[in-house]
Amino acid sequence: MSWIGQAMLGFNNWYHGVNKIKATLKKEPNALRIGILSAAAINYTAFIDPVSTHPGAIIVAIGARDKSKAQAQIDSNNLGATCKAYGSYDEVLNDQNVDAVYIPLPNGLHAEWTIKALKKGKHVLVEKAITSNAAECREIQKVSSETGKLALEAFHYRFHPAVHRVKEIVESGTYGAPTAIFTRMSVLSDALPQNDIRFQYGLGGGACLDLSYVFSAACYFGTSLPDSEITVQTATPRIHKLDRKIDEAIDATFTIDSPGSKPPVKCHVSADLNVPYLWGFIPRYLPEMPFLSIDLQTARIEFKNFVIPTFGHSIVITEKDGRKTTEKVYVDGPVWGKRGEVWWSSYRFQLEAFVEGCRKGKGEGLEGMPWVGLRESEGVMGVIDSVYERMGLPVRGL
Ligand SMILES: NC(=O)C1=CN([C@@H]2O[C@H](COP(=O)(O)OP(=O)(O)OC[C@H]3O[C@@H](n4cnc5c(N)ncnc54)[C@H](OP(=O)(O)O)[C@@H]3O)[C@@H](O)[C@H]2O)C=CC1
Ligand SMILES: O=C1OC[C@@H](O)[C@H](O)[C@H]1O
Repeated sequence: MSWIGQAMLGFNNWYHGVNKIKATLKKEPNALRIGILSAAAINYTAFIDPVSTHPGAIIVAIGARDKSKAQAQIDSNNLGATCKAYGSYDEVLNDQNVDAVYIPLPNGLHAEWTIKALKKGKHVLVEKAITSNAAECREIQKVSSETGKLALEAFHYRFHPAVHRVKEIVESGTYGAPTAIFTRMSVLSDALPQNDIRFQYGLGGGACLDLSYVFSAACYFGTSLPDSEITVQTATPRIHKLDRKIDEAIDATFTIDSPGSKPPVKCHVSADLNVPYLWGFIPRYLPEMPFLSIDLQTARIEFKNFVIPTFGHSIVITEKDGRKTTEKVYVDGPVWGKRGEVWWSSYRFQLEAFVEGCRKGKGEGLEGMPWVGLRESEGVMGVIDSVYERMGLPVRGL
C-alpha cells in the first residue's frame, strides 16, 4: 500500500529536483538524533525522505524484531554511515545517542512504546492513530508531562499550508460559521492483504483508527478541541469477512457543540479500507482522493486531497450566489509564513515542527508553529471510542 505514496513522492521529488538538494545538504553538528522503532513500510515516505532534506535531523538507529530487516532498510536507503541496526525496539530506547524516536508500529502498540520511549527520556513522533483509545492517550499525556518529553501524533496533513489556509478561511468568518462538515477517505479494492495490521483486532485494526484523518479533520475544522462537546448520532460499520470485530469501513455522523453562540456543526465521516467492487464485480483500482467539504453559512468549501495536499489538491469556495474561487497552497500560508519550500511534503512540514518542538522542549504554544496537542488527540480518540460503542463493537485496546 505504501508504494502508492512512495511513487507520488518520487514524482514530486523528481519534478522539483529534490535529489540534488539531498545530495548537497549538510547536517548541522547538533542535529536531532532520531531512532525508528520497526522497519515499517511507511518509513521511507513519512520519515526517511523528510529527514534527508532537513539539516537539523539525522537517523541514527533503526530497530526491528529481526535485526537483518533493520539493516536491510538502512542499506536500501543509504543510511549506513550514521545509522545503527538493532534487533529490538528496547535497544533503540537504551541507546544514549538517540534523542527522539519515530514510532510507526501497528496502532495497538503505539501507547506501550510511546510511554516506554518517554520514560527513557526520548521525544516521540508517533504514527496516527496515536493510541487505541482515549484512556491510553491520557496516559501518554501524564507521562509526557512527568518526563518533560514531547509526544506528537503524526497527523502530517495538519502541518501543510493548504490545511492552514482552509482553517483561516473558516475562522475568518467571511462566510459565517461552519454548519456541516463531510470527510471521506478510502483505500482501493483489495489493496491491503487480508493479514495486514489494519485487519487485526489485537493490533488496533479497523477503519476508524487507520483512517482516523476523517475524524481528526472534522473536529479540527468544526471546532477547537478539547473545549467542545461532541455527540455521536449514527455509526454504521461494514464488518471484515474474517473478523467480526474489525470495521473494514464505517459511516458515522456526529454533532459538535462549541462554547459561545456558534451553531452546532453536523459532521458526516466515511472511511473504507477496501472499497466495494462497482456493480459487485468491477474492482476499483483507480485512487479516489481523500475529500473534505465544509458548509459555512454563506458558502461551501470543497477541499480535494486534504490528507496529502503536496501531491495535488484544490480548495474550491462556492458562495451561495454561485461565485466560485479556487485556491492551491503549496508553501507559506498563514501559519508558516515564509518558512518552507514548494516541494516539501506534508511529512516534511511535520518534521520541521517536530524538530523545532524538540529543540525548544515545548510542543504546544510555540509561536507560529503548527502542532497537534495531546488534548486534541485525546478528544479525537474519544470520538472514535464513542463511534465503536455506538456500532456495538469493542473499543480498541480494551
Ligand atoms: N502517515 C501516513 O501516511 C501513514 C501512516 N501509517 C501508519 O504507520 C504505522 C505502520 O503502518 P505500515 O507501515 O503500513 O505497517 P507495516 O505493517 O509495514 O509496519 C508495521 C511494523 O510494525 C512492526 N510490528 C511489531 N509488532 C508487530 C506485529 N505483532 N505484527 C505486525 N507488525 C508488527 C513490524 O516491525 P518489524 O520491522 O520490527 O518487524 C512492522 O514493520 C501505522 O500506525 C499506520 O497507521 C501507515 C501508512 C501511511
Ligand atoms: O495515508 C494513509 O493511507 C492509507 C492508510 O491505510 C494509511 O494507514 C494511512 O495513513
